[in-house]
Amino acid sequence: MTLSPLVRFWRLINQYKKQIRLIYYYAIISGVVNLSLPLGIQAIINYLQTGELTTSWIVLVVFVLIGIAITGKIQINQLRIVEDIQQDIFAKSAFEFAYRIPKISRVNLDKVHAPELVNRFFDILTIQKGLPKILIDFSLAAFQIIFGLILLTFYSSYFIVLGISLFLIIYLIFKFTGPKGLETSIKESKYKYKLAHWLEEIASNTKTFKVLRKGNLHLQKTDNINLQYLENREAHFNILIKQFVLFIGFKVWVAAGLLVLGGILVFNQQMNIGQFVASEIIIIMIINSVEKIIRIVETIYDVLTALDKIGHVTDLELDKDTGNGELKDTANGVTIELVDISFKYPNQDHYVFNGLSAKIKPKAKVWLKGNTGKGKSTLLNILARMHSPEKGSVLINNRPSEYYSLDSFHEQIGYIGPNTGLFEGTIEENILIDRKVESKELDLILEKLFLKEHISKLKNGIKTKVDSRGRRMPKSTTQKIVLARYLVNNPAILLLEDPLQFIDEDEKKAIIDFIMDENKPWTVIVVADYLYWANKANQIIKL
Ligand SMILES: Nc1ncnc2c1ncn2[C@@H]1O[C@H](COP(=O)(O)OP(=O)(O)OP(=O)(O)O)[C@@H](O)[C@H]1O
Repeated sequence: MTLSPLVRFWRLINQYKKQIRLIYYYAIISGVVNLSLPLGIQAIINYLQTGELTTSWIVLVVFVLIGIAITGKIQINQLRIVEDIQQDIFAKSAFEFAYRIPKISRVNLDKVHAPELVNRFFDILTIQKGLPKILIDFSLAAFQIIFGLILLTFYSSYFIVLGISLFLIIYLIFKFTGPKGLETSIKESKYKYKLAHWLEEIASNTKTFKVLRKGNLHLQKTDNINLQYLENREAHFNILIKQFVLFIGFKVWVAAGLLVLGGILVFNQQMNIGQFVASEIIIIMIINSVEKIIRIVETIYDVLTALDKIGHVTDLELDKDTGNGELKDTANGVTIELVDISFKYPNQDHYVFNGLSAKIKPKAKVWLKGNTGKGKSTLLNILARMHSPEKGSVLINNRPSEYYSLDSFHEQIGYIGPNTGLFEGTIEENILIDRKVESKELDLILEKLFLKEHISKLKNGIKTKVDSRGRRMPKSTTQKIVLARYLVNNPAILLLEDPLQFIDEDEKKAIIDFIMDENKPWTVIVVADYLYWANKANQIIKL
């Protein structure tokens, strides 16, 4: 279900009800105190007309100055509250992204390019920047208009008619241009993300575009997306201009109405000159506030659009975890049974499997073979519970794998797919991922994977930092570190796809001997072209 940006905004605001209430109280006080300026000036003029420098005059001047100082202090308080909200939104969103991204269900992740999703995080900044304007400036301007109008009605009841027409016009302008403004803003932002994604694609294929520099594909594609972006931005700008023109017309109408009315009232001696000056100041305040609201409208669109964009990430369905069983006591291995499994990808017509069955004994070492496209990777994904079969089930120790909670199940799985790599951090972090492992055990694995000597030669040993995806590291070392990650905790099931491709022959054979050792408690299901795996396997499954 996709929520409307307004609902999202409402939900966001709801989290900070208390703070926002306080901001509004301050805005109300500010709105009232601000009126001390025109009222004070009205009285000052009246005193000045008498031509005497009286104590009352001095008291009034002080009164006006205190009013100005109080509103300043109130603004500082409001800024503090909004700053706290901004910091909170940033921190909460950071955790929401970090928590959710690894848990997004595989079906949803298949549809998107996960690193690209993260670009939407930057829209948090748009929300952060927009909030003070919406919460402080908007509320202050709105209260200023309301109180100004109320005060004007004391001068003459005709001002009531003007006040009501003012609200009606603002409402109509928003009602008729608001939805279109939001729609164009969302479209504009869609192409902004498309462009950022394409630039990231160029960045991750620099070698291709460097070597084939003569072709201009990267520029052509940039140009195409740019054009679409500009087209939609122009459409959005036109709506903003339309709103602006309507607002200006409205401003002229209000100014004319208020000024003419004020003049007539003075001529008819229903108002003295002090009251006239005061009402003019109030009118200028109202007009300025209307102007402020016009300018904030653009920010409102930006914030609503940002919420919509972030929603694209936070709405993605997470892995379903209904089981609460624990997969434990695996020292003697686990049994795996595929029972009549059927599976097809959501966007495909054909079944990858239709009634696949197989039995795998505890501690089995299985070589999974099949021509390209037969579903080897898909089967490993199903076994790792990243995909769920449409029909049939996978039994682990005679229970459907969904019986086990995902946490407990994944603790017992070592899964290496084609994209499993390193993240930016130390070698230790990349291997342990926050798990506690006895140093003896870690040492043994490092030794078996021919990593121990290599690591000991590094200046910072296992604390050495590696780049994202092991950029400046030999591919063989990267593969060994990844493998170490999944061997250190003695998992019950190892699901491996080409895990040793880049490792030298001698080392590769020794590592395969270690992984495929029949005495090891783990079950191995491996997909790899290198035939030594097959030689060491005690079961072959052909798809
Ligand atoms: N995420 C996906 N969405 C849609 N179809 C997919 C997806 N992943 C794989 N497929 C399709 O499912 C079928 C099985 O793919 P899979 O990658 O599991 O086969 P494979 O035996 O591992 O192939 P290869 O040996 O080439 O890696 C193929 O037809 C493939 O195009």
